[in-house]
Amino acid sequence: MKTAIITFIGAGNMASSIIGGLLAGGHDASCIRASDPARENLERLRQLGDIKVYQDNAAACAGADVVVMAVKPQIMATALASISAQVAASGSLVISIAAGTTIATMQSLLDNRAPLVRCMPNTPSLVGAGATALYASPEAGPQQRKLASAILGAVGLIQWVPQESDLDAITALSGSGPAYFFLFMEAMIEAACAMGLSRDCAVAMTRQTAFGAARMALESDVDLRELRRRVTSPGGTTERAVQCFEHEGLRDLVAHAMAAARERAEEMGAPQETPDA
Ligand SMILES: NC(=O)C1=CN([C@@H]2O[C@H](COP(=O)(O)OP(=O)(O)OC[C@H]3O[C@@H](n4cnc5c(N)ncnc54)[C@H](OP(=O)(O)O)[C@@H]3O)[C@@H](O)[C@H]2O)C=CC1
Ligand SMILES: O=C(O)[C@@H]1CCC=N1
Repeated sequence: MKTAIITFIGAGNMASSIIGGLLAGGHDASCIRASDPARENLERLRQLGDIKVYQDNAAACAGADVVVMAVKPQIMATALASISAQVAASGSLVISIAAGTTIATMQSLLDNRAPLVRCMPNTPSLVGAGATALYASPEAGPQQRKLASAILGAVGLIQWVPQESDLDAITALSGSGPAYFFLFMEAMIEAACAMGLSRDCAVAMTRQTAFGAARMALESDVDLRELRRRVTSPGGTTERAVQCFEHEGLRDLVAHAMAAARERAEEMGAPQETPDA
């Protein structure tokens, strides 16, 4: 597996996160390729390791075991058109990380019943702490599912989901999720600064608190509610703050925001036109 030839189409944030994780996990750098029209994006990726870079998508796919589509959903049609012949010739497994874009859409753009894996990772893959959900087209066999598991499993937790539509909910949960936590942390830092703490102090204490809470959530043998109860002394400060969150509708707000994210993923899954050759 560590010598499988893996080509990334698109050298942006997510390609960088997954490649960083693969390299940290010992994947042979010379077997990792990335293709992107922008030379500066490729140069940024080369700072992660001695990977091969291309500005020609088809050339990057020659002989690849796996092609990871890491472009924005809006340009998926153009990007798939640029590699379809090469992918068919090499028999590569195509894995898409794009939000929304469905397997049916990708198969129609590849112009065959290609085996495909659609997945939804997240940016913590960069530090080996990703959470990725995967769904395979019926054409993908056990070996191809195993390969996809190995690649995304190298950068964090993986979870196969039983139906493709689950990926839209996963996008709203763990795909976008890191941004929700960062936003909450930003808000805590702003509030702490408004209370007179220095920014450096507020940032350091907020980061460590988030890290500590996440570690406890992962490692403790009790559930989140019990962990929260243990912080909340009766009649104390946490109780006052939590009452404020509950009375002002935090849960409804979170549900509303996640529904909006899922709806956007569904919109992005609407069929795309095949670009003119
Ligand atoms: N960011 C995230 O947290 C997550 C993103 N995703 C999905 O990952 C995908 C990529 O997102 P992200 O990495 O954030 O986006 P980025 O914009 O950072 O990366 C996309 C890259 O593709 C390049 N590109 C544009 N056109 C082409 C082309 N024709 N061929 C090859 N490369 C091209 C872009 O270049 P240029 O910038 O010059 O246009 C850019 O470098 C999206 O589909 C998104 O839905 C999934 C999970 C989480
Ligand atoms: O915001 C987006 O559309 C992508 C998908 C999940 C995270 N980032």
